[in-house]
Amino acid sequence: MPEQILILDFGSQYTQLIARRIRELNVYCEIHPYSSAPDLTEDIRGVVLSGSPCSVRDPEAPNPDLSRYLGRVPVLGVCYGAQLLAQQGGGEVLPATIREYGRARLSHLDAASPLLRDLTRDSQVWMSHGDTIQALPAGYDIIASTPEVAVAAYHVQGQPTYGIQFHPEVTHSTEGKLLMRNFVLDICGCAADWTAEHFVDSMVQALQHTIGPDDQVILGLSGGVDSSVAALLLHRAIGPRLHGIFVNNGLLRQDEYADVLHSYKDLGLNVRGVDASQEFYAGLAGLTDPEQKRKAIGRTFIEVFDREAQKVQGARWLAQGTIYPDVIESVSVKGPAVTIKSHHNVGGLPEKMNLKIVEPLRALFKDEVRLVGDALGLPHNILHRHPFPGPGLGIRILGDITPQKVNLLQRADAIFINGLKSYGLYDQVWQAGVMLLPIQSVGVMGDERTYEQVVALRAVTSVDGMTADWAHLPYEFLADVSNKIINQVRGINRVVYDISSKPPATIEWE
Ligand SMILES: Nc1ncnc2c1ncn2[C@@H]1O[C@H](COP(=O)(O)OP(=O)(O)OP(=O)(O)O)[C@@H](O)[C@H]1O
Ligand SMILES: O=c1[nH]c(=O)c2[nH+]cn([C@@H]3O[C@H](COP(=O)(O)O)[C@@H](O)[C@H]3O)c2[nH]1
Ligand SMILES: NC(=O)CC[C@H](N)C(=O)O
Ligand SMILES: [Mg+2]
Repeated sequence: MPEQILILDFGSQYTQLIARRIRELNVYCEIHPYSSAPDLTEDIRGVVLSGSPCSVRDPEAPNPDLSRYLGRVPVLGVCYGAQLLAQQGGGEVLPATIREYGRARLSHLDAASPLLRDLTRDSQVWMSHGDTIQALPAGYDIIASTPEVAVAAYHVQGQPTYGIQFHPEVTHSTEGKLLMRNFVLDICGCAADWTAEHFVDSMVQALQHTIGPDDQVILGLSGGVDSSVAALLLHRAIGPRLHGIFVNNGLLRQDEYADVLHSYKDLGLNVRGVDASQEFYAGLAGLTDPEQKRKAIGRTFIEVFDREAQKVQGARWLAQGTIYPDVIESVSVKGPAVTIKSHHNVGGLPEKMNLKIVEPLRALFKDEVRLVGDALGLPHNILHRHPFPGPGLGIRILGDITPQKVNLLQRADAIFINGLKSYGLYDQVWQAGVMLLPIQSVGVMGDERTYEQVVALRAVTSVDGMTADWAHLPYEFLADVSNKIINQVRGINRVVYDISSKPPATIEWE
C-alpha cells in the first residue's frame, strides 16, 4: 500500500482542499468521515482533522475518540479540528466576540516550530470561524497568534500534535502550502512520489476493471475540460466502446453547439450531437427557484441520456465529467458537509436510473484535471477553456427561463467573452460570464425613455473554483464592453460589474 495521509472530515467546505494541497505535494491521501475513522495502519503517516460547520460547544457536535492516533502519528487539527483537540484535552472553546472571516496576519510566530519553519512574520492566513480557543490545556504551547486571535496555532508538548485556527488549505493563506509541506514531508516524513501519470495509469486500470468487457459506455460531453479529460481517459481504457453525446440544452453560449461538435471531430472521438432545447425549455417552464431549475435541468439531461443510450446496444454505463467541487457543493458524501447548491450532474440526478454512473474525475480538482489532461495530450484550447456550468445560461438568467431571454443573454455574453479575448484578458481570468437580472431600470436613449433589463458582468480569478476573487479588469475594457452591450443588444439598458469574492458569494448567481 502506498504511504498516505488520512484526512478526517468533520464536514468543512474546505476538506477537499486539504486533500488537494497534500496531493500537490505528490503525496496520496484519503478522506474519511469522522464517524467511520479507520484504525491506524502502517501506511498512514499522519492525520489531518478538518474544519466543520458545527461548534464543539454543541453537545451534538462530532466528537470522536482520537486516541488511536494521538501520540502515535503526527496529527494536525485545522479550525474545528484544532478546537476539538483543545477541548478534548481540557481547554476552553468559546464563541468569539467578533466572528472572523477573511484575511488575517500571523503577528507572532514561533520560528523554532517545525510546523512553521520558513514562514514569514505577518504571513497572511485565511480565517473562517465563529468560535475561538480561549484557554489551552496544560502542556499545549501557543506557536502563532494574530492581532485578534491569541491561539492561532499550538503544539502539544512531547508529541507531534498541532492545531491551527486558520485554513492553510485555501490559497488566500499565502504560505499555507509551505505549512502543509512542513507537516506532510518533514513532520510525517512522506516521500512525495504520487503524480498525474500515476493517476492516469491507475485510473485506466480501475476503469478496465469496473467496466465489463462487452459493456458500452455513454459519456455526456460538454466541450469543457472535465468531460473532455474524462473522454480521453475512458477512450484509453475501453477504446471504441465509448460513445460521446453532446446535448444542446438550449442554454449554451452563442454558436457553442456547432463549435464544440467540430472540435471533438478533430480529436478523433466518437461524438453525437442531440438537440433537445425544446425539452429543456418545457421542463423549465414557469420555474424560478434556483434549486428547482437545477433539478429540472438535471432531470432532463438524464432523460435525454437514457433515451440516447437505448440506441446503443449494450450500453450499461453513463460516464460524466463530474469533479470534486461539483460533489462537495452538492451532497454530503463524506461527512456532514452543508449543501450549497445542487450541481445538475450530482444532486440533480433522479433516484431511479437505467444506467450506472461512472465518474473517473470525481475526486479531482480543476487544476488537477488540467494536469491529467496535459498528461493525456489534450489540446491547449480545450485545456484552458473557462469552466462553463452544465446548466449553462439557465443559472445565469435569474428567474424563469424563456428562449427570448436566452437569446438576449447569449448576445451580451458573446460581446463580453470576445472582448476579453481581443483585449488579451481571457487567459488572465479563471472564469467569466454575464448574468441576466430579473429587474428593469429606467434609461434614456436618443431622447427616449427606456425601461429595460440589467445585466451583471462576472469575471473571477481562482485556482480551483473553491475560492475566488473578482477580477480587476481595466476600466477602459469595462467601459467598452458596457457600451457595446447597451448599443447592440436591444432590451438591455444597464450593465453592472460584480465585485463579490467567493466566499461569501459564489461564482454563479444561482
Ligand atoms: N451539454 C452537455 N451535453 C452533455 N453532457 C453535458 C453537457 N453539459 C454538461 N454535461 C455533463 O455534465 C458534466 C459536468 O459539467 P461541467 O460543466 O461541470 O464540466 P465540463 O463541462 O466537462 O467542464 P467545465 O467545467 O470546464 O465546463 C460534464 O462533464 C458532462 O459530463
Ligand atoms: O457543471 C456544473 N454544474 C453545475 O450545476 C454548476 N454550478 C456551478 N458550476 C461551476 O462550478 C464552479 C463554482 O461555482 P459556484 O461558485 O457558483 O458554486 C464555477 O466554475 C461554476 O460555473 C457548475 N458546474
Ligand atoms: N471553519 C471551521 O472549522 C469553523 C469551526 C466552527 N464552526 C467555528 O465557527 O469556529
Ligand atoms: Mg461545463
